[in-house]
Amino acid sequence: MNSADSQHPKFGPGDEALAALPTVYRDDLFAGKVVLVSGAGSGIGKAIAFLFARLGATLAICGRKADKLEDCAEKLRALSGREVITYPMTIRDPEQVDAMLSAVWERLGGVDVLVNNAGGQFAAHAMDFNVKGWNAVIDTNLNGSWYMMQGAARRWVEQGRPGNIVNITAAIDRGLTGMAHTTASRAGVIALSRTLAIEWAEHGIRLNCIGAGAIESNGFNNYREENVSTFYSCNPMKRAGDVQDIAEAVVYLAAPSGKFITGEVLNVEGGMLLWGEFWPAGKPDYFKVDQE
Ligand SMILES: CCC/C=C/C(=O)SCCNC(=O)CCNC(=O)[C@H](O)C(C)(C)COP(=O)([O-])OP(=O)([O-])OC[C@H]1O[C@@H](n2cnc3c(N)ncnc32)[C@H](O)[C@@H]1OP(=O)([O-])[O-]
Ligand SMILES: NC(=O)C1=CN([C@@H]2O[C@H](COP(=O)(O)OP(=O)(O)OC[C@H]3O[C@@H](n4cnc5c(N)ncnc54)[C@H](OP(=O)(O)O)[C@@H]3O)[C@@H](O)[C@H]2O)C=CC1
Repeated sequence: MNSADSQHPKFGPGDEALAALPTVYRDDLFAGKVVLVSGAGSGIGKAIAFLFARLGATLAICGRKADKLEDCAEKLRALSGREVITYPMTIRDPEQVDAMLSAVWERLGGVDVLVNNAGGQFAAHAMDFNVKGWNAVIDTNLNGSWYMMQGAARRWVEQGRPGNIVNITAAIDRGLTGMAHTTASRAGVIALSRTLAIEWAEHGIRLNCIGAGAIESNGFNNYREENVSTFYSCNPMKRAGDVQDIAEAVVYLAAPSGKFITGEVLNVEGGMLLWGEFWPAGKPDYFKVDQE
């Protein structure tokens, strides 16, 4: 996405609006802290990076596309006046994850908060998945998040400093039709985080997940137009959330407000887990109720 597009995205706020979104947090909350956000070149990850920058943090951001990252970094530098490191890489490759983490640790002396936001899926009915597609989603969301978590934790333990991880997952407790692969991968991340919250507590490492519902972002471009409408009616609030809903939830968990919270899932989904229909791959005939 070039900078003109990032001012006027089809879904979600442009960069200028993003930088000015209201926040409940005080502007020095993360002063002196370093935050690493994956997938920060767009959408939710960019909003998370913007909010941490506004709260005084130094940012490191990674993702696959260098131009998106650099564009975001430029805005972050303007916003905060601080250094921002960009590192193009894929979280699917453990060697690239390791090289990125080493570079960030070397340049910034360490990281206080890791936000595992990079990820995604395509919408399709499970019967239609092929092996490559299944593996792409599991490898990105589950394996990629794991490489990041283990790499950060090892460095924190080596340095003898505490750590904090927030994983962006999805609101999966009722299942998500058209996204079976993602539910499997996100359930894996949630279960992993619960276990690691126990294993790594002795090192002062907290891990939590956000269970995102439909959040209006750049990511909506990945879906067919006729199915996107379902994202705005899939919960009792009958609207999509905004990227700041997720960014503020991440800050809540990462800041001292979350200091007694670990292994938890904070669902930010407008009540989607209670009521609503979500059909990202279209509504199957079986579920169409005859209205006559
Ligand atoms: C409440 C929850 C709401 C959630 C909303 C959001 O998350 S919004 C955020 C949304 N944002 C995102 O999701 C962004 C990130 N998402 C992505 O990067 C991709 O969706 C990815 C996760 C599959 C990675 O893919 P990649 O880097 O490997 O790229 P690749 O393109 O090469 O795909 C590999 C294989 O996957 C398969 N396949 C792919 N597309 C389709 C399809 N439409 N149909 C069927 N199959 C599909 C296919 O097998 C393909 O191989 P092929 O047949 O082409 O040789
Ligand atoms: N929007 C929503 O309603 C929901 C979103 N989510 C999740 O929230 C996260 C952010 O999504 P959103 O902002 O909406 O959509 P985007 O598509 O804008 O964000 C996905 C980000 O992940 C990065 N990414 C994807 N694959 C990789 C990879 N292999 N290695 C490194 N970076 C990668 C992308 O960057 P690049 O293309 O440069 O690699 C991109 O910046 C995703 O994990 C998404 O699945 C979960 C539930 C709901």
